Amino acid sequence: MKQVPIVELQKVGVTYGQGPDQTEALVPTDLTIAKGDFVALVGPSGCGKSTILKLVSELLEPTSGTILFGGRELGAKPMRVGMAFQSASLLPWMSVRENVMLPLKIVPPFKADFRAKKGGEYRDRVDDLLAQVGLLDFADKSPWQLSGGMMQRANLCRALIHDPDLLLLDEPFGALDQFTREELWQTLQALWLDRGITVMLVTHDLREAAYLASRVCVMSARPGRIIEDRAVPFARPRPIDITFESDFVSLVQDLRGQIVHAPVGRTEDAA
Ligand SMILES: Nc1ncnc2c1ncn2[C@@H]1O[C@H](COP(=O)(O)OP(=O)(O)OP(=O)(O)O)[C@@H](O)[C@H]1O
Repeated sequence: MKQVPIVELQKVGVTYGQGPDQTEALVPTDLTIAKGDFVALVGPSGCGKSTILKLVSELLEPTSGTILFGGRELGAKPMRVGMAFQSASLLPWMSVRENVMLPLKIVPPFKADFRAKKGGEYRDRVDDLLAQVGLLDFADKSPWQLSGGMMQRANLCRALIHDPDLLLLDEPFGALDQFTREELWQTLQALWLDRGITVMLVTHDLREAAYLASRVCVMSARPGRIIEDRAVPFARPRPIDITFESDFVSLVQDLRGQIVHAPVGRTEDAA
């Protein structure tokens, strides 16, 4: 039986603003995300990558076209989304454990029985996840006592603790140095392999996209649309050394070429 996609954009277009101030961000574009996918969105600055994340997280309604969640338009059962951005934005007055536990306090169905479980089961759940990313010894620390890489590990944990249907990542490692960034890639890959999560990653780092994703979607210049949906063939788990191999380097160069020469989104403009 064919699996119903988690999210499907059908000819979705977005124009911000009205009248002379309007900005056409996306021209009608299609995108399908299946359960367990790891999709990276790449493209020139301002092409509409974050706009697509806002659409699938239901923070923004499309100007045209349809978005299906689990095969339905705005289904009766809302999709559970986890998000992480470049700035970890952990709450400074809470410990790392309390920060990670936060979604369980506010997101249904966990919210309802949080009180009953908060001393036991939920704490174990948080500590298991912190252990998986190597942060358990820092669970009682304050965010300001962590390095940048540790903060992003905690940020990933907070985005995942409520078992989201879809994990949305917008440049989550953009502010980290290269070594720390590569460590985080391996952590995220391990979480993806272990938990079978579905991920959409927006990144400017093409090595990051090629290392982490199962599909890389390349966007045209604004107004954006997806001009290529490329499967990444490398077996998992991917060691970091794969990034020096010729097939990997060729893929990254190819993606770079497509972005540098990316046409504008409207096909009549591109012709
Ligand atoms: N709320 C808004 N109001 C008006 N224009 C907007 C708004 N949000 C985004 N835009 C415009 O829509 C276009 C797409 O923006 P978006 O942030 O989705 O691009 P992006 O590909 O994520 O950019 P970057 O790679 O630089 O982060 C840009 O031209 C941007 O200026």
